[in-house]
Amino acid sequence: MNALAPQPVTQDVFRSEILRHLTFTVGKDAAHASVHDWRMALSHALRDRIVAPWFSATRRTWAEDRKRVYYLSMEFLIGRILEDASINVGLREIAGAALADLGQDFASVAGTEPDAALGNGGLGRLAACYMESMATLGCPAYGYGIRYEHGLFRQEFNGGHQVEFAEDWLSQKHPWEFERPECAYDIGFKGQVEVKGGRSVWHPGESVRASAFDTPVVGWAGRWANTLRLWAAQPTQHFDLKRFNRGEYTAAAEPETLARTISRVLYPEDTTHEGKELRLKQEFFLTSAAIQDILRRYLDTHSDLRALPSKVAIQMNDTHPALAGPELIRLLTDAHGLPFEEAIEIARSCLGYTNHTLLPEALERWSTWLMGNVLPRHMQIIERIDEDHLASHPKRKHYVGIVKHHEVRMGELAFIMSHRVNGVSALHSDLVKERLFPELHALHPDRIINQTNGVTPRRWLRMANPALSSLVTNTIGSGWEDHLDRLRELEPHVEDRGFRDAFAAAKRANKAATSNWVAETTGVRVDPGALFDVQIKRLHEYKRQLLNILQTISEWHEIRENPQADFVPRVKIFGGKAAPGYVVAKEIIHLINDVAEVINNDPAVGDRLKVVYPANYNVSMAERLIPASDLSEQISTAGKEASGTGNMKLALNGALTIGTLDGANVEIRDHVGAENFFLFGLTAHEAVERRNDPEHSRHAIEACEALQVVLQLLAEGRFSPDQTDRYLGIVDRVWHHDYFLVASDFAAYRDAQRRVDDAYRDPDGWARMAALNTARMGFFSSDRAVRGYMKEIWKTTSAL
Ligand SMILES: CCc1ccc([C@H](C)CC(=O)N[C@@H]2O[C@H](CO)[C@@H](O)[C@H](O)[C@H]2O)cc1
Repeated sequence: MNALAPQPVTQDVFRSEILRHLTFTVGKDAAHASVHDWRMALSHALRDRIVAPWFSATRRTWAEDRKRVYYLSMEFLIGRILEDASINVGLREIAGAALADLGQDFASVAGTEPDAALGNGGLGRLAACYMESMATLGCPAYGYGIRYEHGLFRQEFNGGHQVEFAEDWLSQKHPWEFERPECAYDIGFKGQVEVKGGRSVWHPGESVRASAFDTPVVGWAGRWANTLRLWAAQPTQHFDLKRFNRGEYTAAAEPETLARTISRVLYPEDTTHEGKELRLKQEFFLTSAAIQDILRRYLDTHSDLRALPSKVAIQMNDTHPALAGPELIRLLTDAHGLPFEEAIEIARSCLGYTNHTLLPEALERWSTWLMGNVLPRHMQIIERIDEDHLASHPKRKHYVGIVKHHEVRMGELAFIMSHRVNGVSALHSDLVKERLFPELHALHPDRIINQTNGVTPRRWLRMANPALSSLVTNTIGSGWEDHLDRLRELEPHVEDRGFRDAFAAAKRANKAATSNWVAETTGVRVDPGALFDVQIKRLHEYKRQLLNILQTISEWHEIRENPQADFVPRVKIFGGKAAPGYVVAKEIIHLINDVAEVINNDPAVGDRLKVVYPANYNVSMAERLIPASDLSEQISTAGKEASGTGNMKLALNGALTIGTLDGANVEIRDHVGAENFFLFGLTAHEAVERRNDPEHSRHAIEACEALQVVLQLLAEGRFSPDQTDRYLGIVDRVWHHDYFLVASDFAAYRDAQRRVDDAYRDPDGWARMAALNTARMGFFSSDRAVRGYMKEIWKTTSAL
């Protein structure tokens, strides 16, 4: 009798398990338990149900000596775990009923869980979706990351300004992790390298201990579970009691404080490489702990390191873990005595590198001074890798090295150290070849491939949108959750008026619920019948929230000029954080809030136009807003958004996209049909062309009276009566420094919004287009994406 095999779950059984944990794990009497206590008890009861698939997955992987995937990422934007886990183990309904029996409401209990906000945006959330898909597909895998004490900052608005506060997810006990103190590694920094007996020996000047915390990641239907191993930094030497007794309290605690700094906080930048020493230390901390753990696990049952690539696939989530190459070579040569030539081949065959951005300011380049100082041995190895690569390509025409101008270019290092490099959408992968690594692509023409991003349909449809999920299941049966292509079976039903009405009703119900939430959180009353026009993503000039708010001002002006006209009522919903140091992005946030203030209090406009910007956009807020969205704003300057994943989540939930031919918008439009997508704007290549005209923005402004009016209103302080010159900077940038082509795309965007209005005037026609979007989004499941990685990069197969 397998003790682990959980007894069949009935409501009664599960209720008693919750009560047992409340009593014995939380130590609370039901009569005095807080909603937080109930969450702890429920979390533990659910976690118990994940241990069995977790253990059997681990045992099978060992027993069958299966190849493992290691996903190295500085970010995992997980969000809340409780409800997602309950759905994946098939206990969502039973948990809800059992809690109700105990006088508790599932939503309010689950709603007390803090988001695990261990990421900035797209890259971090993709890592979380991929972890869940790898478990759903039965792909043996580990995620390696950092257990930041403080995730992405909490955003508040003060007078329309973004203000940041430390996020504190660990201030409450985190029920989903298992501490693994026995799994710890020393991570060295600085010091010297000595050559002894022909071998290099690194003597670090300082070190910290990386200690593991494991979180099980269970897949759909609880068939398999993988491990997310997050490293926490701890001091290597213990608390200095002598100093403490000498009254040197802070000095005594210093080693602890210093060590913990490494995993204290997530860097909130998502597009600018700061080049800070602490960030480099964080990246090496993660990478070295991961590589040491990978080699330890391999050598537990294997002796020949030459066969490592047959059992180990390591994916680098952007360049942030790119030291994985040099660190693997260091351990294979310095610790295990392999010759450099063999070590580099073994490493390359294990490693894959995913690029997520073309923005020059986001590409990591560390000064050779800093790299040589913090990681002297790795700097040597990087130079050796460079020599080796140059030597193996004598005939090269251009310089294709890693070290240039006293900088270590981490993109080139990751490229040269990987057997596969991929972009995250078809357009982006082409631009990676053309614009980012043209020389290296010429030298290694088959190394760059594409793996278009995807999102998990479990969290982003099944969990976030129960209204639409049950309509889908009632229409085509269940099973679509892990075979998303089956959504295609909805298409014939779209011809049925009843289905379209049911589809629209589900959306309408979500909008009504979200209207109440908007009123509660922002104080702004919105009409659920209005068109919910949503732009939710990090604040960045290339994502062009500015274009959106300028068009909104134009809309407002139109309404005031033609109060009798029949406008389609709209609610403009914004959500997104700016990196704390990103001044221009913060100015745009201030502008959006100032415009909202004027429009929302303008009697001449009333309910015809509202602007809401709830503070602290995060995974949980996305889960609330996406099911209630009618229009998905994907309006980045073409060639700048590598893929986007919000675009996929919104279209999957029946929102129509207004967007440029950028990133994955191109493929979304191909799949849902051009007639079900509101396209506008310059293409990626036209954008480059347009910049060749130094007066491109002045020409565009002079050609568009509506834009002239908007810029005039801004310049005269119409939205900042208390500081009329507040937005002169923005006006000047649109006129003279419009690198992201806001002016050039304004007229086309405005026309596209007109087409949106026209379409929305026909609710049944809109419902048809929206339903066809949902029906045709199967391709954008992260299961399809992960299968691509398994087949074309990791060369692994499912154990299921
Ligand atoms: C060094 C600072 C830093 C930190 C994070 C990043 C990330 C690569 C930024 C990011 O999240 N990129 C987004 O990745 C998503 C997942 O592939 C894509 O869908 C988005 O288009 C891309 O902007 C760049 C630079």
